[in-house]
Amino acid sequence: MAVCSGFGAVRGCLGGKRDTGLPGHGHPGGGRGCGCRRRRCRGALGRARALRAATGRSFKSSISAAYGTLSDGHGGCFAADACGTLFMSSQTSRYTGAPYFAAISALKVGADLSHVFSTQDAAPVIKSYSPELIVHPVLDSPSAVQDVEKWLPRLHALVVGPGLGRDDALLENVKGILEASKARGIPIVIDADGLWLVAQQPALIQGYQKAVLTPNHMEFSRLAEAVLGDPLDGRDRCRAVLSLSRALGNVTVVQKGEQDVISDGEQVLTCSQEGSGRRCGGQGDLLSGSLGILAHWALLAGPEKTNGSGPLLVAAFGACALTRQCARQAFQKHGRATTTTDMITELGPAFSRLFETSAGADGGVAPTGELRL
Ligand SMILES: NC(=O)C1=CN([C@@H]2O[C@H](COP(=O)(O)OP(=O)(O)OC[C@H]3O[C@@H](n4cnc5c(N)ncnc54)[C@H](O)[C@@H]3O)[C@@H](O)[C@H]2O)[C@@H](O)CC1
Ligand SMILES: Nc1ncnc2c1ncn2[C@@H]1O[C@H](COP(=O)(O)OP(=O)(O)OP(=O)(O)O)[C@@H](O)[C@H]1O
Repeated sequence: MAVCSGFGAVRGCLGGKRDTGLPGHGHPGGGRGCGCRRRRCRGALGRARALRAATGRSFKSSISAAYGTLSDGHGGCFAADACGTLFMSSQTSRYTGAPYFAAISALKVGADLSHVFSTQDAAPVIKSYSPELIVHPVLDSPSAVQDVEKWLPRLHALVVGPGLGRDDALLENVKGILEASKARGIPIVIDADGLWLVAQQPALIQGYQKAVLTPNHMEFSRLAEAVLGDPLDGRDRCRAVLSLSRALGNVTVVQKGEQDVISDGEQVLTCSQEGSGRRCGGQGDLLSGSLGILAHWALLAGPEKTNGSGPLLVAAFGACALTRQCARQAFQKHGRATTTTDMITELGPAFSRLFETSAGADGGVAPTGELRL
């Protein structure tokens, strides 16, 4: 209860969208590029001009194509393996909601199976929320790394961080799991306390281009300070996200906020899909869980199917659009009372409206965003 009321007090913000603390929701530098004269930047600007108008449409088709490689076209997956299995990590019984939200979101987007690796005390709590999740009570065991490693050959993506906590011994185990997963080339989404760990030790993820970081405003400042030596507060968000991604060796970064800003160090996109003014604790977990499975699909589909853009950029854009569409649909029904559980109920219809239905037909909507750099 304390957690819920705490989030309500700090985060509930009906009707008045929360100030991210960063000026430039309208992106003061948007469209003008970052002013950098390096060749890579000029190339990116050229692509921006050519592609900007078509972002929403092309990303819709990219996600549909990535999804289409794995589905029978009717929302069902034809190959158990291809639909993906996810690994989530969570720690204490304090934050059991977060891994549940992420893991169930992955299932509802289309994963076959969703595994949660948690501490012993958190496992029965998480399991009691849902018979659909497979929960392993191993994360605080002395053999945690080996216990999880055994499962890695069967997992297609990892989501690390929601509800993880910041206990040193546990984070040591998570480091070992990250190293083992990188060695296998598994895509890794890092959120929440996983970002805390990366801010302490950026080398953990440096140069691993199958990683996606999903920081909120606060988490982004910590990362920017750790990696660039500057929290980058109050500057052009597009440039800040591009800089962080490049400094990490083209790790994809999604800075969440009133608009979500996404970069893989080559391109910068914003997702401005209409969401809701309600920011309830847990919607970031819905985003990271969905992104885990979209990342797996997009990497399988490859750049030919994602219109030449980086697959993880496409996956991140898709997950942001999906989260916001869920927020919108849930808010239309529940208004002020909307919670993440209501958003999760909307995952199926929102996915279908965004990626399986033509815009304008039967309620189909186009993902809304812009290529910025
Ligand atoms: N039901 C649950 O079990 C939930 C648990 N959660 C977990 O709770 C743990 C702590 O997460 P915190 O997010 O509190 O992390 P932090 O301890 O890093 O706190 C971040 C702080 O920044 C604030 N903040 C975030 N975005 C902001 C913005 N745009 N402008 C100004 N302030 C902003 C937050 O409200 C919070 O007070 C994580 O493990 C997380 O996964 C959350 O995922 C939410 C739901
Ligand atoms: N100011 C805002 N206005 C509208 N939508 C927002 C705003 N801030 C965040 N969102 C939406 O909520 C999603 C999650 O971002 P948020 O900042 O809530 O993450 P978080 O703090 O990590 O979440 P969690 O509470 O699960 O930890 C974003 O992708 C975006 O769609």
